[in-house]
Amino acid sequence: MAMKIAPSILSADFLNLQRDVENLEANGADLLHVDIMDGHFVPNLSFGPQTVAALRPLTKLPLDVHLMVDGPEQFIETFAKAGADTILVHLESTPHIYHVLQLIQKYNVKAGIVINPGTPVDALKAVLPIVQQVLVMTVNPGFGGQEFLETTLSKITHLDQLRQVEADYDFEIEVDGGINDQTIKSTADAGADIFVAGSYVFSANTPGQQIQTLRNLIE
Ligand SMILES: O=C(CO)[C@H](O)[C@H](O)COP(=O)(O)O
Ligand SMILES: [Fe+2]
Repeated sequence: MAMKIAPSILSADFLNLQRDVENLEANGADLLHVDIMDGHFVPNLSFGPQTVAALRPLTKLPLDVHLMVDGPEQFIETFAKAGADTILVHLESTPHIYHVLQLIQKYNVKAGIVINPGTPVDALKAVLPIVQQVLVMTVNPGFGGQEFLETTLSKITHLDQLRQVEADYDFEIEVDGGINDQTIKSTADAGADIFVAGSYVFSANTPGQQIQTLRNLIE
């Protein structure tokens, strides 16, 4: 599978979001990762659907919308109509996860499931046949700039093994949190295909070079 770099705009300059997004698109980003936080599911606030809608006409890049909200079912229609290409929901955020994933697909949007560092892959069994992406959080959700958790690597390996033996599994494996030039290779070796990176990409004035450095380490 082609490796994809997905810069997270959580670390962009919010007053110059258009400039930053155009820069990412011109410099090799494959997806734009948009972190939505509600101050309940995670102890932080970030963007809402208006930001997704504002980004939509600015870029051809697929918008990878990571919902860190309680009760995601009430927001699916809004984010789908705002222009999300993938909507990722946390298993831990709702008792109705199967329904939410079906709802996402009803809007012709790719459905992604997300697990926190403390949630095992076994808990995903019932939904793996109906998702297009599985996002393994490699930090506790809520903030950019945290340290990568090594214990999450075995979950990536487990998911990669499962999709090789189960004919009805057809999902990409995504990693999010603490991805940088020191950590990306271990996640790629474990089987990840989509790499979210926020603080690393924006830590230099040249996001394009940071993206290229990450790509060179995994291709
Ligand atoms: O979902 C997230 C945090 O909950 C972000 O996507 C993630 O943290 C990216 O930031 P960084 O690369 O700086 O860790
Ligand atoms: Fe994220």
